[in-house]
Amino acid sequence: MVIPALEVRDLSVTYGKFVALHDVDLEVAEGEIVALLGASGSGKSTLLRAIAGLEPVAAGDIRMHGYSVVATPTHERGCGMVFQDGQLFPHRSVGRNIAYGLETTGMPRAARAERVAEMLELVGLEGYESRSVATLSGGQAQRVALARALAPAPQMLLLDEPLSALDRALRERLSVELRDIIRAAGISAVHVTHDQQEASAIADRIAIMIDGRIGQIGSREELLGAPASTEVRDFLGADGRVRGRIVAQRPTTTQVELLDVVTEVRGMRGEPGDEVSLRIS
Ligand SMILES: Nc1ncnc2c1ncn2[C@@H]1O[C@H](COP(=O)(O)OP(=O)(O)OP(=O)(O)O)[C@@H](O)[C@H]1O
Repeated sequence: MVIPALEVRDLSVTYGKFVALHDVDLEVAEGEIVALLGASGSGKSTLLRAIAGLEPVAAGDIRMHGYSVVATPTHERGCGMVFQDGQLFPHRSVGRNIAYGLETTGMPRAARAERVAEMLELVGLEGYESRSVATLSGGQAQRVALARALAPAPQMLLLDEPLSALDRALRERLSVELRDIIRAAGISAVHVTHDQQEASAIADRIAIMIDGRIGQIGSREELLGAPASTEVRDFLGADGRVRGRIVAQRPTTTQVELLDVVTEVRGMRGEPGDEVSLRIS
C-alpha cells in the first residue's frame, strides 16, 4: 500500500459555534500538488492552517506520511509555508532570510551557505545573497519566501495565496515557475488560491471548497467535464468570465473590447494576423 504524504480525515474546525470546516477528507500523494480553490470564506485558509498546526482541530485526523500530527506542534510538523505577502524579515539580507530555518538546526555555517546558494539557484536568484529585501520586486520577494520555506527540506509545502499580491501577467509567469520549482524540489504541496487559472497552472488536482466542505476534487478537465453539483459548476463558470475593456459608452449600449480571447470559428478563411469582425450571440 502506498502511504500518502498527507491524509485529512473527517476534519472539523470550529470558531465558537461557527463550523468553518465540516468533515473534510483530502489526500495528497507523494510529490503531488493540490490546489484548494474556492470563494472567499469557503474555508481554504482554515484547512491550510489546520494542516500546519496553526488552527486547533475540533474532530478528525491529519496524517503526514502515515503518522497522525494532530497533537504535534507546528514547528515539529515539518511544513514549509509561503504567504501572500512573503513576510520576509525586513532587516535580514536575502541570504539570511533563506538561512533562517537552518540557523536553529545547528547546521554549520559553511553547509548553511551552500544550502542558501542551492536554494537561490533553484528559484533563479543566483548572486542575490547580500541584497536587502527592501530592494526586491514583488515577484523576487515571493521567490525568496519560497526559497526560505524549502531550505530546511520540509515534508510538505503549504502555500497561502502566494501570488495574489502580484499583477496578472507576473502571476501567470510565476505560476509556471512555481510549479517547476516545486517539482524540482520533489515535494508535496497544498496551494490555496481563489484564481482558477493559477490553480490549473500549478496543481495536479484541484479541490473546490464550498462552505467549509470539499465539493469535488479532480483535474480541471474532470471538474469542468463533470461537475459534481450545481455549486461546483457555478463556481467554475463564474470564474470563467471573459475579461474586457470599455471602449465607448453610447446612450443605450456599451462597447467592450474583449481581452485574451481565442476562439474556434467555422466557415472562415484567412491568414494569421488578418483583422476580422465577429458577432457574439
Ligand atoms: N479566527 C476566526 N474566528 C472566527 N471565524 C473565523 C476565523 N478565521 C476564519 N473564520 C471564518 O471561517 C470561514 C472560513 O475562513 P477562511 O479564512 O478559511 O476562508 P478562505 O476560503 O480562506 O477565504 P479568503 O479567500 O477570503 O481568504 C469564514 O467564514 C471566516 O469568517
